[in-house]
Order: sequence, then structure tokens, then C-alpha cells
Amino acid sequence: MKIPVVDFGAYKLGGNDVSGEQLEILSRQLKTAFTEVGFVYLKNTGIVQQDVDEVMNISKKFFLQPDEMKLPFSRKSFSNNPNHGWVSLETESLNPKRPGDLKEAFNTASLHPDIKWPSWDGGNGFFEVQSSFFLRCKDLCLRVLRVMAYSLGLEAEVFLSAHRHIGSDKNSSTLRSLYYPSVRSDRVKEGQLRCGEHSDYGSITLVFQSQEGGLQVRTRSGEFISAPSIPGTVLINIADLMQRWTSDIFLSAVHRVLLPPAGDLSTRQSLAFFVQPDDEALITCFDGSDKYPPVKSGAYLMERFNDSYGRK
Ligand SMILES: O=C(O)CCC(=O)C(=O)O
Ligand SMILES: [Fe+2]
Repeated sequence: MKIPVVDFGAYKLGGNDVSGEQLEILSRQLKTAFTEVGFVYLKNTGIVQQDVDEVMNISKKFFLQPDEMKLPFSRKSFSNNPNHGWVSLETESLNPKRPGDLKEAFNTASLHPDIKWPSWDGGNGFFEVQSSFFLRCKDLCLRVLRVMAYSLGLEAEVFLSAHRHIGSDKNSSTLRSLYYPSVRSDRVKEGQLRCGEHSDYGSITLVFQSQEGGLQVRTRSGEFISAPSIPGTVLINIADLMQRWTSDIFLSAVHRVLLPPAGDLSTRQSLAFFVQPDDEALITCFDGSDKYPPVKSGAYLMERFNDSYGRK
């Protein structure tokens, strides 16, 4: 089993509106990928490798600073958003049964004008690069959500009306820049990974990996397959609220990032844009079934965040 690659050129950012026939083809391809694997690579989205490199480069500059320079930007130190900011090494366990993940992250969870951003030489390149990539990802995810609704025979509004506030404090969608430092195998704790097994929490996630790859996805039959980096593509996966919403038609697949082989001292980077429904959106099974009780997105996500940070 492999993760399919789908050409999104007909509906790319900055392109013409998609024709009915093209929408039909795209929606069929996305539906197959999201029901069978839960993951798909999109090529020709309008987000190009150069955009991704720019975000990774400036993020790396931030991560490579000593911890005391990063501490003032720590997650939980921003009053208007509890998730915004820097997460230090081993702080988060995406599989709570394992020791802390061997990764650092910077969450762009708020674009509020009061937020203080890392800066160098008096410039604010970090803010500009992160926020403009955030907005590109937002535009793309709205297009993908539209195709997904169509693929289920739904009005686009069914999904779009629950994603009206991305980028504001009424919605917790987050651009997360991840840095995986080189791993010294003699210092790794038992069971520790770069990123433990988990499924994502919200609607969908857009993922961009540096060339080392390392991501693995669990298939319906229970085996892990690799999801390599394919330059110029966006890897998109279904998350848990979307699986509930679609009464398990779309699969929110478990995934993880293993340690590199012993002696391989390479670092790794990735960007994940977690698309979440608006905090106030009520997520109810689209087919009218009661497979899952309705949940408010904001309350549901809060619970899940608390689990991955060990309810500290
Ligand atoms: O680093 C990656 O490739 C994926 C990270 C991930 O799955 C997550 O942060 O939810
Ligand atoms: Fe994930």
C-alpha cells in the first residue's frame, strides 16, 4: 500500500475556479485516498518548495539559538492564546505512554497584533515568513475542504461554515514548525521516539517534510508504511474530528516519526498546519447517525492538548 499522489493543479492557489468536471475528478481521487489511507500527497497546489524552504530556514535560525533566547517565547506565556509559542525538547509526548518526543516546535497559533515575535537585527522576518505561510496554508485548506464536502455529496458550506475564523482567536488552527535535533543513541530513553504514535485532533493537517523524511503512517491493516518527503508536494491527512464528522468514512490514521538509524546524526525539519474547526462549531455526524455524540470543537481540542502535555 502506498499513499496516492493527486494533481491539484485544476484548483491550485491563484488559478482559475475549478470546473464541474475537474471538481468531480479531484473529489473522487481525494475520497479514495481519505477512505483507504487517510493521507494524500497533493502536487501543483500553488505552494512551492521555495516557500517551504523559506519557513524552514528562518525556523532553524530560531531553534539553533541557546534555550535562554527561546524561553521568552514559550508556549503558555502568551495571554491571548495558550498554544502559541515555543515547545522545548521532550516537553510533549504525542503518544503519552512514551517519554517526551525528541523534537522542538514553534506554534504560530495567533496572529494577534499584540503578540511579541522573535526578531534578529531589529527585523521582523520571522513574523512575516510564518504568518504569510500560515495564510497560504489557510487558503489551500479551504479549497481542500470544499473538494472533500463535494466528494461526500455535501454542500461546501457544511465544512466551510465551521472554518470561518482561521487565523483569529475564535479558531485554534496552528502552523507548527518542528525541529528534530540530531540523536545520540546512547542518550535516548527507553521507548523514546522523535514523535510518538498519534492521530491529529482537528479537521485536516497539511505536512511538509525536509528531505530526510522519516514519517510513517499506519494502514487499516495495522502495518506502518513510510511517507517520504516528495519535494514540491503537500502531504494532507485526515484528523480525528473529521473522522467523527464523516462517521468514520474518512480515516484519521495513526502516524509517527522514528529515530534515525544509530550513528546517523542528521537533523530533520517539518511544518504541520493543523486545521481546526472554529471553537464554537458543533461537530455532528454528517449522515445524521449517532455514531458519535455531537461535540464542540473548542472543548474537544482542549482535552486533547491536555493529554499530549501530560495535563501539566
Ligand atoms: O514531523 C512530522 O513529519 C509529523 C509531525 C506530526 O505528525 C505532528 O506534529 O502531528
Ligand atoms: Fe501528526
